[in-house]
Order: sequence, then structure tokens, then C-alpha cells
Amino acid sequence: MSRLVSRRHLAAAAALRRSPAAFASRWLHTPAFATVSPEEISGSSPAEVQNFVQGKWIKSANWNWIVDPLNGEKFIKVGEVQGSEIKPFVESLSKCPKHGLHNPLRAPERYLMYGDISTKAAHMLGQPEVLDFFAKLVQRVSPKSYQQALLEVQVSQKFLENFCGDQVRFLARSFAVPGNHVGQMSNGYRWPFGPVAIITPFNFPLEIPLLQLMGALYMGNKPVLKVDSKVSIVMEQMIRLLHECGLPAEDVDFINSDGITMNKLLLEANPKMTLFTGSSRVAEKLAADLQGRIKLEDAGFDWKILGPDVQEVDYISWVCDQDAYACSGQKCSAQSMLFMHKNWSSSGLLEKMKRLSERRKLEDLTIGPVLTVTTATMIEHMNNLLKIPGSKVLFGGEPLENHSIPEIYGAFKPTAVFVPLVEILKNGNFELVTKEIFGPFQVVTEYSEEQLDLVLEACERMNAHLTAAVVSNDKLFLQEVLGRSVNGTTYAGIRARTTGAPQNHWFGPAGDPRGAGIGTPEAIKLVWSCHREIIYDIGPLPKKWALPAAT
Ligand SMILES: NC(=O)c1ccc[n+]([C@@H]2O[C@H](COP(=O)([O-])OP(=O)(O)OC[C@H]3O[C@@H](n4cnc5c(N)ncnc54)[C@H](O)[C@@H]3O)[C@@H](O)[C@H]2O)c1
Repeated sequence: MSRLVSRRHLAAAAALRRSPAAFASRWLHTPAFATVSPEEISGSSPAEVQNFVQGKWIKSANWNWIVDPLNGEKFIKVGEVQGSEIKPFVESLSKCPKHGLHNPLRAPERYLMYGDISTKAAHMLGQPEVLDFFAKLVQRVSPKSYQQALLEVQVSQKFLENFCGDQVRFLARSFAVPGNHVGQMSNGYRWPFGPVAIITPFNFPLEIPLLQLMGALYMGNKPVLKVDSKVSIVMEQMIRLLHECGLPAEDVDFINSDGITMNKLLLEANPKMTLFTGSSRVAEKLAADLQGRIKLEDAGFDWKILGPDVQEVDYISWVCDQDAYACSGQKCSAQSMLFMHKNWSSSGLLEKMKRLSERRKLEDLTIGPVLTVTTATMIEHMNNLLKIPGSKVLFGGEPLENHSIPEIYGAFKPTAVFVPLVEILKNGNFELVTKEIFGPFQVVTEYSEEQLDLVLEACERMNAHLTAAVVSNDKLFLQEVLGRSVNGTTYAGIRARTTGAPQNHWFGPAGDPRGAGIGTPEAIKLVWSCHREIIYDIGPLPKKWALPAAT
């Protein structure tokens, strides 16, 4: 947002606050469950975020002030639980037994209750004013265009629709296998873990925590949820909506804290499973601390390979632009590296990508603040890449201008840096080139027919295998690339993309036994339940049973 626009925005907000009629009409459009109005939150009218534990909303002795990513004003105060205040959360989790709040043999009516809660929540979230409320609230804390924010809310709403009626109990479908003799039958059940924890990052303030939270609940677990404090206001409001839709107050705890306090809580409360979504650095620390009782959705260094068949250049350049730069590149599925077959060099693809990237502007948040990488870090990374022989800036490479984004955040133009493939593969260069920059930044390279092995070697050597796209309709090419790669969510074909997985696509990494998933019934079952086999063996004994010899 330019200084001008930012001032205009603030002036408009101030005028609105002065006018009681306008104020009233804003609040009339605020849903009944809500305690904030997205447009009203400002430095002079800050919002407050609370914690929820043992069935009650509670504050904390400590407020953590969150600054508005667009102008640096302190605009949200989060009641952050300190290390000395975690006792109620530890006690609350400890109350839940390992067999969970429900399971196929205990309190099965709760599967139906969650079907009803999902029905009501899907209906409420589907109301235009509620969709708009959450889209705008997401935009305030994790700035992205209105369309991108709305899509996040719509995906969440569709997910809830998917688990209406009997769909929650179908998640816990069991099976039976005939035994060796009469009365024997083995039954496989989906069993909950009981007390569990969910930790989520800033970039999808609603979709990631909501989908994981509901999945955990559907399968019979009791979760404590921690969302990055920068954006936790969104889930705080969603939990209020869920309570309105019948979510039992004791089923979910919601904590705001820093990472150190959450780490302490995990060690003391000993949840039987933790779902972590965030950086690989924290993921690895928690995996060690929790001795493997964890599932991970961590960093993404996502690649796209353009195959030899050049076609639909306008469409593909648009998909590349969306994949690399929508949400200012802050999607874990964002296109981090583009491998372009040489046949594309004369297609005009790179020029088109450049032109599309130049349409992005702060005013509509098609480019905006980067919440975890500063401008200086992005410049430093780019300069390090430019030391590699043959590398060059294709477009971007400069800070955004005329804005009031605070320095703790990044403000960078959509950027593409070309690095030659043979250089990428050199030891020393490889780590640098494949470092995830969680911002509007991608590396582009080119390969010839004979170099496909080198491309696949690069993909093999990467550590994160989240999303990928193979853009080609050449079936043999697709078969070769897909058969020699592992990414968990891979799009293949001329319309392939790396981002935008909706609730009906499994989303998660592959190639790691700790890898989690989100969205689909398979993801819910894998992450939030374990297999339990009960072998019924009720007899009767054979009439002529006699004691056998010792074995
Ligand atoms: N794979 C996926 O599905 C997915 C989705 C979104 C984001 N991401 C990744 O997340 C990263 C961006 O998010 P970030 O930089 O905010 O991640 P982060 O790891 O810094 O933080 C994620 C969450 O972990 C908490 N946390 C930090 N230290 C902790 C500790 N010691 N114990 C417990 N909790 C702790 C944070 O407060 C936050 O809520 C990127 O690497 C991105 O690729 C992955």
C-alpha cells in the first residue's frame, strides 16, 4: 500500500469511527458470534485475543502487541500465556484418556454430533456476510488479495460441508476379517490418540488450523490448538462460531503463546500426538523433543518442470505467476524453482511472466508484506545467487516503493533469478539455490533433452517434497518424471500447478514417514487416528477339545 493509500485508508477508518451511523451499520454486518470487526481494528481501536481452556475464555497477565503489517501500528493485543501460566492447559489435556473422547466402542453418538456441528458451521460460514467477515479478517493479519483470502474461507467452508451428516462416522469405518474357527473374527478400528496438540503457522490463518482441528475432533481426540500469534485472532473468532454451532466447551483448548512456552507445554502435558505445520527448523526440534510422537507439514521448496511440448504459453505463464507470487509467495506450495525445457526459450514465456508480475500492486495486496523474511534477507539471498557464474535477475530484484510496511517485515517486488542448471548441482551452490525463501522469490533454470537426468537429480537431492508440477501432455515424459520423483501433492499435465490445492486434494509431503496430510478423509484418518485390531474369539471350543502336547 503506498503511503498515500495508507493515509487514505487510515483517514477513512477514522472518519468511520467518528460517524455513529456508519459505525452502527458496520457492526450490523458483523456476525453475531464475532467480537471484532475487521475494518474497525486499528491502533486507536485495538482488538483483543483471548485463550480458551477448561470451557472458559481467559486472558493472560501478558499482552503481546501485534503490528499492522501495512503500517506498523500496534493494532491487536494477544493475551499470551507465559511459561508460569500453563497449568490449566496441562490439567485440561491430562483429563482426556488415551482412548479419547469417543471411539467406535464408546460414545459413538459423538460422531453424529460432529456431523451436526459441521452441518451448522458449514451453513453459518457459507453466509455471504460471514465469508466476507473471515476473508477481511484474514487480510488484516496475513495480507493477501481479497480473492486469495476468500478462497481460503471457501475451501474451509466446503471442507465442513464434506463432513456433514454421517460423513464423520464413515471416517471411523472399521473392517472385519473371518478368523480360523467359529467365533473368531478380527476387526480393524480407527482409534483416536486422546490428548493431542496442533501447532500452525501464519500463512493460512483459517484453513490450516480449522481443517486440522476438525479432523482431530472427528476422530475422537481432545486437541489443544496453538496458532501463530500474528494471526490467531482469526481462529479465536472461528472457535466462537464453532461454540455457537454446538461444539462442546470442554472439547478444545486454545492457547496463545510464544514457541518456547508451547514447547514447554508439550513436554509437560505429553500429548499422544502433535501435528506441526511450519518451518523445518522447528519441526526437527519438536520431532526430537517429542521422541517421534509427531506428524509434520514442514517447509516447501516446490518445483515445476516444463516439458518439451510447448503450448498454451499465455495460460502457463499465468499459472507460473500465480504459483510463485500469489499471497506474495507465502504459500508452502509456492513455486520456488522452475525447470524450463529449452524449447520454451523462444516462446516468450519469461517475458509474459515478467509482465504479469508487474501487474501486482500493494493497493489490492496482489503483492504485499512478507511476514517472516525481511527485505534485507531477500536482497542478501539474491546477491549470493548472483555470485554464481551465469546467473542473472530476470525480473524484480528490488524492494517495493512508497509503502509504510514496517521494517520487521519484508517488502519485495516479485522476483525471478536465473541460475544455470550445471551450477545449481555443484556442491556449495545446491544448498544456497534450494533454500526456501518464504516470499515472492523463485529460481528459474533451463535444461536440454539430454539434461533431464540432471533435473531429476536436483529434485532427488532436495529435502522437502511437498508439491510439484509437471507441465506437459507428453505421456512418456510424464511417466518418466513422475516415476522418478516423490512429492506428496503433484499436479501433472498441461494445466499443472503447484499451489491452490482445495479441500478435495490430499495436501502434504511424501518421502518422510512423519509426513502429515490435510483436507481429505484419507488425510484425517492418517493423521488423527491409529489402527487398532480387536480379535474376537468367543468360542465355543470344539466339543472334543483335548489338552495338546507342550510346544
Ligand atoms: N507443509 C505445509 O503444509 C505448510 C503449510 C504452511 C506453512 N508451511 C511452512 O511454514 C513455514 C512458515 O511459517 P513460520 O516461519 O511461521 O514457521 P515457524 O516454524 O516459525 O512457526 C510455526 C508455528 O510454530 C510455533 N513454534 C515455533 N517454535 C516452536 C517450538 N519450539 N515449539 C512449539 N511451537 C513452536 C510458532 O509460534 C508457530 O505457531 C515455511 O517453511 C512454510 O513452508 C508448511
